Amino acid sequence: MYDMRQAEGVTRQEAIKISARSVQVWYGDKQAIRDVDVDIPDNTVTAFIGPSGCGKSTFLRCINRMNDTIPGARVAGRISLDGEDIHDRRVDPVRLRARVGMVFQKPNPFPKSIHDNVAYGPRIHGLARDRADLDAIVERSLRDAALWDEVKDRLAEPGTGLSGGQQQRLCIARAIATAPEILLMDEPCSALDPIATGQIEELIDRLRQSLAVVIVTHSMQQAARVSRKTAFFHLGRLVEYGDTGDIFTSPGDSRTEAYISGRIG
Ligand SMILES: Nc1ncnc2c1ncn2[C@@H]1O[C@H](COP(=O)(O)OP(=O)(O)OP(=O)(O)O)[C@@H](O)[C@H]1O
Repeated sequence: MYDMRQAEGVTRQEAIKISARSVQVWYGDKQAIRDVDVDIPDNTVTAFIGPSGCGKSTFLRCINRMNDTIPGARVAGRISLDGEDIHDRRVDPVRLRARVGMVFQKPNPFPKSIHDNVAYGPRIHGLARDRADLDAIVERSLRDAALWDEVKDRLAEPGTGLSGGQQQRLCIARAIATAPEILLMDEPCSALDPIATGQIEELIDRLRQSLAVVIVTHSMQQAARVSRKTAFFHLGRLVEYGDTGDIFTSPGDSRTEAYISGRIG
């Protein structure tokens, strides 16, 4: 029998969240990204892989306009979020970054309490009606980041006092507290041990059920474990993009093949 829910599930999974066309980025005179076209689906983990310096982080930062904050950086081309141009004059970059959250390589909690780290975004964006509502957002975000049970009795203690893996989950809780539609993760596990890495990877799989995740990683094993789509960058260009299984088992481009077999990078 025709299963409508199944068909809807497939359609929803394939909905395009971010669409980039002819994206270029320069730092001063030096071009770091050339002619990148890519469609990033919703409710999916997309991995960006490639040798050091190929532009993965630079392109990731285009998606929430973080490059705007780097002196000398210039971005051209079109990037749309749900069809809306993120460079349109009416788009407020601060509001955009609440919709497109980011987690960095090194956990970077604010020098504030665990509670206030998570409450920060909802506070500045006016997302809580009152104190009880704010506390509920903090609890939900910490639960969704799989950290609540470990910190519920010490919410007033500094976030910087947590272990590295806990700090990274705190940063994820902080990022998801504004209910973003996309979460950008720039090598989120590179400073973590294998156990903490496993916890973050499990979390990524859960988070993608409610948002799109884009992860930059140097670990091909990690890309293969967590992502459904993979984009391979080389010298500022997006060389190949497709289903992760296909990229790893039958890459179409010799540069991708050389990278995944360890001959470049
Ligand atoms: N703030 C900056 N100012 C000037 N040049 C930059 C800046 N950030 C990156 N670059 C340059 O842009 C290019 C792409 O860098 P980017 O960090 O995006 O690459 P990456 O693939 O993420 O590298 P890695 O894997 O080493 O993190 C590199 O040549 C880098 O030196």
